[in-house]
Amino acid sequence: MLTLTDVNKTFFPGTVNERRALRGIELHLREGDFVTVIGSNGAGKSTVLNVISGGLTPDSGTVTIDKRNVTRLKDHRRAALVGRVFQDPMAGTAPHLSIEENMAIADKRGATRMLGRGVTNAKRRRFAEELSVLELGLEDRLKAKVGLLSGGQRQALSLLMATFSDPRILLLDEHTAALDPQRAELVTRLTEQIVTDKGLTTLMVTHNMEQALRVGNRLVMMHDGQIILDLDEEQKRGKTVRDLLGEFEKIKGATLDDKTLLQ
Ligand SMILES: Nc1ncnc2c1ncn2[C@@H]1O[C@H](COP(=O)(O)OP(=O)(O)OP(=O)(O)O)[C@@H](O)[C@H]1O
Repeated sequence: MLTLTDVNKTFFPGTVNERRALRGIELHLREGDFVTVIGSNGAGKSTVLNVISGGLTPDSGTVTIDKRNVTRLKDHRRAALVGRVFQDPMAGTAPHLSIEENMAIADKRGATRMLGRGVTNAKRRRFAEELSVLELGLEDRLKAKVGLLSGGQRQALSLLMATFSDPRILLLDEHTAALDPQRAELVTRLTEQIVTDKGLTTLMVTHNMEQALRVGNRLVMMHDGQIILDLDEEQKRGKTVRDLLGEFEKIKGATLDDKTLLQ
């Protein structure tokens, strides 16, 4: 349902700052795939997500969603197809608006109507029902300003809002990295629950290799703009972080310590 074919992206070409961020990326996701993406700093993980969301246009290659070539479709025109949660809990929500106003905006994402944050009683009931899934008590705080929520609560809300309009693809860009371990664990659990309940096709970037092994049905490792390892559910079962580092060393002939990937 999502296919990247020979996708290349170079920043500042022909200058001293030239950086080949993506080199011939080939990636095919089946409906309902939940893929975790790991890789060293600067490997190209965020650039892949940006190419899928439409924030960046590749220099060459194609991106198709449901067989539709969206390579040159701008991000706002892809909004109904792609949901995204960023690392920064501040990024996905508007702090000065209430929970229900934020949800009303998310509800209209990708629609042709004007954006609006008007909330009818019927909507309010639906929002409360959706929020109750999070088990954070937010359904009783619909009128609270989002800026007053904790980082974990905001990320949980961002996650819910990103999946509101049933996007074809959900992109998670280190969305638990800025949270303390307990809240990161909570948001990871909610992610698994929402992705499973809605059957969402998902790409999740993480620096946490243990999480990458545990979550989802497939694991992709990137390095220097390329996909260097792609493990299916069976191949990743029983693997440890040490095994992953070993695979990396074998493939790249490089030695790497835990920190490089985990940072
Ligand atoms: N907008 C940009 N302008 C210039 N160079 C960029 C831009 N975005 C990314 N790059 C460069 O492209 C390469 C890949 O970056 P990218 O952010 O995709 O890596 P990443 O795997 O997400 O890294 P990290 O784990 O550090 O976030 C890096 O060398 C980065 O400096």
